[in-house]
Amino acid sequence: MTAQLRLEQVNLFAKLKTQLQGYPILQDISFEIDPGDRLAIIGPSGAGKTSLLRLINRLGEPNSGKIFLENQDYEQIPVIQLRQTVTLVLQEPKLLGMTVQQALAYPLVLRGLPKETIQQRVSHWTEQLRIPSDWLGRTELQLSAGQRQLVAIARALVIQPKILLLDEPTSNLDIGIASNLMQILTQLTQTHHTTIVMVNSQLDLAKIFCNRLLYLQQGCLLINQTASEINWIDLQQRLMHAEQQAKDEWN
Ligand SMILES: Nc1ncnc2c1ncn2[C@@H]1O[C@H](COP(=O)(O)OP(=O)(O)OP(=O)(O)O)[C@@H](O)[C@H]1O
Repeated sequence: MTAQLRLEQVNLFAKLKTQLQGYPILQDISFEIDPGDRLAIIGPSGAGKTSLLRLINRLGEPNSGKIFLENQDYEQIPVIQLRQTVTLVLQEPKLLGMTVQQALAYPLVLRGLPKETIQQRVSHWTEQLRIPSDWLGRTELQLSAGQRQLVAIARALVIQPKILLLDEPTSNLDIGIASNLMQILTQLTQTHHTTIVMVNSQLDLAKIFCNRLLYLQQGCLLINQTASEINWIDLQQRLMHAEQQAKDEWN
């Protein structure tokens, strides 16, 4: 089977004015994702998780290495087309002053879809994500951070991307709502075959969600395993140790 997404020896460096080549952010990253995968990306602060999501959404270019979507080189795919297929939801999404209804319809209005189709899609995805109808008239000021996060995920899904990238989607949610969201997203990969790539610092949530996990540390991919191969206790200890090390370096 052709991998849906493939990274080959990707390197990313921070650009510093004073140096020819800045310090490494991502080093020699290679992995593949299949359709319908639920991939968790884990690692201590500063490991390069968000930088990796940004490269996959083409918000940046690697300094070397290649990224392929269904065997097509990223460089050959127009950015707008790529972002319809691979959509990123940022950690603190904004609804830009729109009501929830307007925010959900907006990406479809931009694509010039007929009114009825827009209405159907919005209803479908609010239902799928269990967004109550009384949120539809609210603006972001009338939503909690967690509610905003859920609406941002729905807004990404209305365009029906093949790959959904989520950066810490549960950071503002309490544990009950967060585990509900994990269940909804898992169902989504089964019913709509959407591939989900999620950065998540909470291992217990990654555990209920993922079928594959990447562990990054200091820009290097140290673990790439299926859920059944992972030793969760070792992983927890490794993560705690790396977080502590990062804190000590900071102090
Ligand atoms: N635009 C940038 N310019 C320079 N350095 C950057 C830039 N963006 C990120 N970095 C550096 O790259 C490294 C990785 O950052 P990144 O945000 O990808 O890590 P992360 O694993 O997502 O961290 P966190 O969990 O704290 O969000 C860090 O050392 C960071 O300082």
